Order: sequence, then structure tokens, then C-alpha cells
Amino acid sequence: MKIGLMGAGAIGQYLLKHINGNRENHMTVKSVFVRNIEKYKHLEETFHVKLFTDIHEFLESDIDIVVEATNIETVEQYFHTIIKEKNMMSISIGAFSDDTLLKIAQESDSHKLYLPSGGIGGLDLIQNARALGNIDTLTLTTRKPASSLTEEVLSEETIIFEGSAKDAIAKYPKNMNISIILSVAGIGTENTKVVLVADPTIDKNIHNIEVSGEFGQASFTFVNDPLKENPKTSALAALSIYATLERLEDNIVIG
Ligand SMILES: NC(=O)C1=CN([C@@H]2O[C@H](COP(=O)(O)OP(=O)(O)OC[C@H]3O[C@@H](n4cnc5c(N)ncnc54)[C@H](O)[C@@H]3O)[C@@H](O)[C@H]2O)C=CC1
Ligand SMILES: O=C([O-])CC(=O)C(=O)O
Repeated sequence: MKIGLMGAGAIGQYLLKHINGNRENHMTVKSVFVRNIEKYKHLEETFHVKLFTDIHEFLESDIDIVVEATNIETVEQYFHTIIKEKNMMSISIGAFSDDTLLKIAQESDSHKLYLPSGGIGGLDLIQNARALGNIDTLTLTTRKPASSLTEEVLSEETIIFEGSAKDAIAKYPKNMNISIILSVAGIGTENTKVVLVADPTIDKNIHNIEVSGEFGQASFTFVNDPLKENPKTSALAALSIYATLERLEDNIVIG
């Protein structure tokens, strides 16, 4: 599988290292879309990729799928163009917090949109639970190191947000993408409740999901190590892209 990567930040460089640095898998990043060629020039030699700043040239390059690891605005800017030309995997899930882009993807008869689970898991259960029955409540409680959420110096854990996933992503676009994948898998952004806690005593990103409905009830807790290049981002988010890409080529589908 030939990959076109958008973004060469923490997740992007993790993917370059683990995909192009591993001869065992059947994936290669061929093209990388960046804003500043000079800044990332070194990647061309290290990972044998070609850098692009023009979206059309990037999409016309020798790639099968676009993997996005930039930010919500970039997805909003380029999604329409990309999905006409290629399959896309996107991790800046906040871009799908209203139905606009999801509808376009749903109606596309030529290309698919893949949304990896990112910093959480359990989305198979959530989708199963809502398939033929109701989900009554769905709540995400996220606890992150205070410094990744606020510039204020906090001496104790503080709830900095409580409300819907829709409002959570608007206020914390770099920290609440998981609230949107959870909503999309479950009962929508207005019905999914979020509590966000800034905790000065922890160095992990901890996510707790509580769900109840006709199926019964479930709770999950994820205690994630952050990526050292970007402590806002859990290593699991980068892994979820890598593993979702791998599964695309598998004959056995689990979950
Ligand atoms: N769904 C999930 O569970 C998670 C999603 N994320 C999201 O994943 C995305 C990437 O995260 P990180 O790699 O940690 O962020 P990062 O800030 O380390 O890297 C983002 C990179 O994108 C580049 N970029 C920005 N605009 C661009 C454009 N128009 N064209 C090309 N490149 C552009 C930036 O220069 C930067 O190098 C963010 O949107 C983040 O919020 C992060 C963690 C979990
Ligand atoms: O990586 C994480 O733990 C979650 C995150 O930042 C997000 O959802 O935006």
C-alpha cells in the first residue's frame, strides 16, 4: 500500500519511522504533504519520500491512500478535494463533528473514509450496542496533564470543561478528537457527555468511557503514555493509524 501522508508533526514522524523504517510490512509512505518544504527537507533523504506543498500534485503522486495527521482546519480545507481522488484516513476527527463532511463521505461512490479509534478503544462495542437497540448514556471523562490543557498553573486537579462533545471539540480542538469519534460511533455529539480534568499530578492521558443501554452497561479506562514529541497526543493515537492501515490489507477482519 502506497501512502500519502499529510503532516510531519508528532504522529506524522512516528508513522514515517515505523512504516518506512520497517521492511517487514507491505506499506510505504511515498509522499508527504507539508506547508514548508525547507523545514522538512531532511525527511526526503531519511525516509525516501517526496515532499509536496501543492495538494493536486500530492494527490496525483504515486499513492493509494491519504493519511491525515495535521489539524481540523486542514481537513476542512482539503477534504472535498481529497475524497474525490483517494481513500482517506483522518485522525483530526474534530473535522467530522457536524455531519457535513461525513455526508460527503457517505455519498461518495468511489472512495472511503477511515476514522481510526485514536486515543481510545471500545468503539466496536459502542457500534454493536447501537445497531439494534438504544444507548441511553455515553460519557467520556478525560484527565490530562494540566500543562497540556491550560497555561494556568494549577496546584490540584480541576474540572475545566463539562458539557457535550460538540462544545468540547470547539473549545479543545487539539485534545478532544476522541470525544468526536466516540460520538460518531455512538449517539452523536450533542448526546455524548464530556468531562475534562486538568491534573497537575499526572504524566499520562487517561480516558474513561461509561456507556449504558439496552445491551447492558460497560466501562473502559485507557491510561495512555503520551508521544514524547507532543504530550497532548497519546502514543495509542499514532498506533491506531498504523494498525488500521495494516488491517486494511488483512483477509481476517476482527471486531
Ligand atoms: N483522534 C485522536 O484520538 C487524536 C487526534 N489527534 C489529532 O491528530 C492531529 C495530529 O497530531 P500531532 O501529530 O500530535 O500534532 P502536531 O502538532 O505534532 O503535528 C501536526 C503537523 O501538521 C502540520 N500542519 C498543519 N497544517 C498543515 C497543512 N495545512 N498542511 C500540511 N501540514 C500541516 C504542522 O506543521 C505539524 O507539523 C491533530 O489534529 C491532533 O489534534 C491527536 C491525538 C489523538
Ligand atoms: O491523544 C489523546 O489522548 C486524545 C487527544 O489528544 C484527542 O482526542 O485529541
